[in-house]
Amino acid sequence: MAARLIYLIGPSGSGKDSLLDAARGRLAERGCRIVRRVITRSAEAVGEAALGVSAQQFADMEAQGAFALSWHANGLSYGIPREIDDWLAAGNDVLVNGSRGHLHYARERYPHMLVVLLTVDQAVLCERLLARGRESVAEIDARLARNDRFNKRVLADNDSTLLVLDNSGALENTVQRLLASIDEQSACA
Ligand SMILES: Nc1ncnc2c1ncn2[C@@H]1O[C@H](COP(=O)(O)OP(=O)(O)O)[C@@H](O)[C@H]1O
Ligand SMILES: O=P(O)(O)OC[C@H]1O[C@H](OP(=O)(O)OP(=O)(O)O)[C@H](O)[C@@H]1O
Repeated sequence: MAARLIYLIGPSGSGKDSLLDAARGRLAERGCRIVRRVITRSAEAVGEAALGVSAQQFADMEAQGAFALSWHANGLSYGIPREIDDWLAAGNDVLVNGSRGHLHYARERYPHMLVVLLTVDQAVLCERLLARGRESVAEIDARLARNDRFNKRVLADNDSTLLVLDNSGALENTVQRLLASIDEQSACA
């Protein structure tokens, strides 16, 4: 079976990084690799262990073709290193922390990718973003507004290849459902 790109999307604060961290070992057992993103966010920022670069460094990397996918959102630039294409070619599934805004372009480049949308109740999301303490209240408000717009758009597409996982409950339940879906899709392929 051909290796697949698994494109994880969902609002900032829905738990994408937490899910990746909690599932990391069990994904590795399945031969699924998780790519480390390049982000124009300071390396000290709380949260994801991404490679932090300056805006100029990011632009240089982008111009040199260092990214398989890249996008700009929330005042930041995000890049998915090109090495994911080597991993896919070698037969490894690859999970990326993606963007809903970039979904269309990602699908054009990886037509067979599995899209996993992580959702969470908007009130719970607001509490989690405040508790995480990474963004200012104004930035959190902007993310919540973006989340609302994008979720409506992605869900309105009524896409049967989209896997929706609600992460309003315990994280381990979400991990179990993600792994079960990946295993099920592998069995069907
Ligand atoms: N199922 C869950 N239950 C409770 N808290 C969670 C859950 N999933 C994530 N969180 C918390 O919510 C916050 C945002 O999660 P994070 O993984 O940083 O989200 P994202 O990567 O989507 O922005 C973090 O403080 C994290 O600990
Ligand atoms: O188009 P969207 O779906 O809104 O996504 C835009 C970006 O926002 C999220 O990152 P963010 O900087 O908020 O941090 P996170 O990755 O920890 O959520 C997400 O991972 C995307 O990179």
